[in-house]
Amino acid sequence: MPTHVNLITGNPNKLREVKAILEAAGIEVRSQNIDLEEVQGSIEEVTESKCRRAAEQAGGPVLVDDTSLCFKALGGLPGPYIKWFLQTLGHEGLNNLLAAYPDKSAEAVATFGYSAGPGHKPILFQGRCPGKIVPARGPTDFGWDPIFEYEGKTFAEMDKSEKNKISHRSLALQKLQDWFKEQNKGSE
Ligand SMILES: O=c1[nH]c(=O)c2ncn([C@@H]3O[C@H](COP(=O)(O)OP(=O)(O)OP(=O)(O)O)[C@@H](O)[C@H]3O)c2[nH]1
Ligand SMILES: [Mg+2]
Repeated sequence: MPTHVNLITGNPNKLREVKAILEAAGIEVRSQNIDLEEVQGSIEEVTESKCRRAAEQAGGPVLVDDTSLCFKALGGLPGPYIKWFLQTLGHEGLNNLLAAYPDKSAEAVATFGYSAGPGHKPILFQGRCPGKIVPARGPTDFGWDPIFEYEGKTFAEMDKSEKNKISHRSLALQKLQDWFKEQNKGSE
């Protein structure tokens, strides 16, 4: 296990969740807010490119998190473009996108990219949480949390610790930790 990671993000809510999950496992989370250009493409292509740029700009090992929200009826869109859809349409507009479809199911997808430094190929760790899109319920302090329902509650209605146990982000970070452990075994 490394003693710390350097999470490159401009999103304080992500940083809070990643800290809560990883610091409980003894990994210190440092962070730099570097504005990274984000390309278009598949979820994996977007995260890999973001991670490469982050490593180049930070000049060392980095961790990035790119988060997607995928609507089943829309073939996985908005996917990695959810940030712009959310900013432009808001919670109500995102619900309206699905008005024509009976299927409101969706997946929250966290894709973390870890790079050992500039020029090193990013390794991806993905967590997917199934849910459905509903009219907003609960506090509005983090993104689309109020419109994503998982087992009867929106993410926004959950305690932070409850969300962190089952979320897309915690599933992805579990895979990252398993990989760190495997790496350690190899170097013992
Ligand atoms: O309700 C939410 N619950 C979550 O668990 C969650 N994780 C991310 N988001 C939002 O989804 C978009 C992803 O875009 P994104 O991955 O590019 O993030 P970002 O640009 O905010 O930060 P970063 O790219 O600097 O790390 C942004 O609008 C984020 O606010 C979430 N909303
Ligand atoms: Mg971003």
